[in-house]
Amino acid sequence: MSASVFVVNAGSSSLKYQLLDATSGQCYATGLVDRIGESRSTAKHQPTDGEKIVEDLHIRDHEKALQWVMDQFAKAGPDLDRAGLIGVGHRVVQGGARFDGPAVVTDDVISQIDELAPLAPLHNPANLLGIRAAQAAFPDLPHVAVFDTAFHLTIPPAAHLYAIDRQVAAANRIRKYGFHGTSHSFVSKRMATLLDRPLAEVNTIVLHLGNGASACAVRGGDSIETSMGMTPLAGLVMGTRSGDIDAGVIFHLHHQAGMSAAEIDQLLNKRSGMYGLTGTGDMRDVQAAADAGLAHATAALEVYAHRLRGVIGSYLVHLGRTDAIAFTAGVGENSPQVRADALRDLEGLGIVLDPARNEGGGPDGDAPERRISADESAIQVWVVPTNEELEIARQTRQATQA
Ligand SMILES: Nc1ncnc2c1ncn2[C@@H]1O[C@H](COP(=O)(O)OP(=O)(O)O)[C@@H](O)[C@H]1O
Ligand SMILES: CC(=O)OP(=O)(O)O
Ligand SMILES: [Mg+2]
Repeated sequence: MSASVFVVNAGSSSLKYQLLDATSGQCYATGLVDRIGESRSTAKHQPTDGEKIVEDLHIRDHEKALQWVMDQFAKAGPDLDRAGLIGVGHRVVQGGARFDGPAVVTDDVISQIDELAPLAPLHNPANLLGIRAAQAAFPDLPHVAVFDTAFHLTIPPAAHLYAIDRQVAAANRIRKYGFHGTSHSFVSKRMATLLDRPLAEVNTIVLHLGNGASACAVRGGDSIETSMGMTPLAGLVMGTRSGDIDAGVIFHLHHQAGMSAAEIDQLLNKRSGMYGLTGTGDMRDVQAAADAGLAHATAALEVYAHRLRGVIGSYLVHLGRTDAIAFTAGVGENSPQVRADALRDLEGLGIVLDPARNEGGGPDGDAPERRISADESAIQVWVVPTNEELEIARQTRQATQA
């Protein structure tokens, strides 16, 4: 092992981690502590070369969660003292207009992340809990914050300004920030490599379709437009988030239905999207329900695809010339149906899917990374698995060497 990085992705009640080599990408261990602070937490530690450990126990806070993790490394390996650790990388969701790249964590960086918390109340406080707990666990290593928003700071004002009162917007730092930048950056770079062309010459539409979902138009390595906004609630239909809705719906729910701001927040973030339309946010279950003939599941898939097609069409125009469309994350990588629905009948725009390749039956089989467009398609379509942890590890190495 050499140049390994411990990557932390802390949510409000969960902590995911991975130990991996920043150069080769080889993963040595992964794990997750879920339902932190509840009466029963679930904790899993999986060494790549060893037995998985799963325990149900009460874990009070993020610090206790990381203590559990350190105990598992000591018991089940791999040996952290021999891992050649060079740093700890942290996913931080909101870096505002301030952070355009990774930042070595200092007291000043911590206070700036804290100061940005009003722009991401669900995410930044949790990310800080992860940073503090990891600093306690790894006091001698550099810690690096890698921001979801950083990649999108190249988006021009025409795309990042909202058409509202300038002064109100400025006073409240309201603008489009965009998220999933680590994934969009990783996939767009990989796409250029797969096309065997310099990144600066390649224009790609990246479709990151997981529980959270966003699209990004990347011109020559720069994000020029993305579908999430000031918060990760905007844009595409997601597992439990609505994506774009008329802002007037919020006033209607408040004035006519008597819902509070907190209730509307909860509705749009946790009980909308595929979950709101079908009762499940898991795309596999929605597809199974549609296959079983449930009309509302079929309708939900149509809403999902319709929104996606609108964004793809818009980005084809914004890019002017598009070389490739890349599908990534849980749904993008694993659902031939979503990919087919998103790109149906677009021959006139130079986009032709190969049905067998899409289903995993072409010459590359179901290789996780493969071209799924037909040979005659002017715009190539690919499945490109994302690896946010590897990108965070690379940026951590880059920041600690700078
Ligand atoms: N074979 C599959 N077909 C359709 N959807 C899938 C498949 N495998 C995973 N998914 C979906 O991927 C989503 C999770 O994506 P992921 O990128 O892991 O999410 P997260 O945003 O939590 O990182 C879930 O909705 C899940 O249903
Ligand atoms: C920012 C965001 O939406 O992240 P996730 O997809 O992990 O929920
Ligand atoms: Mg994800």
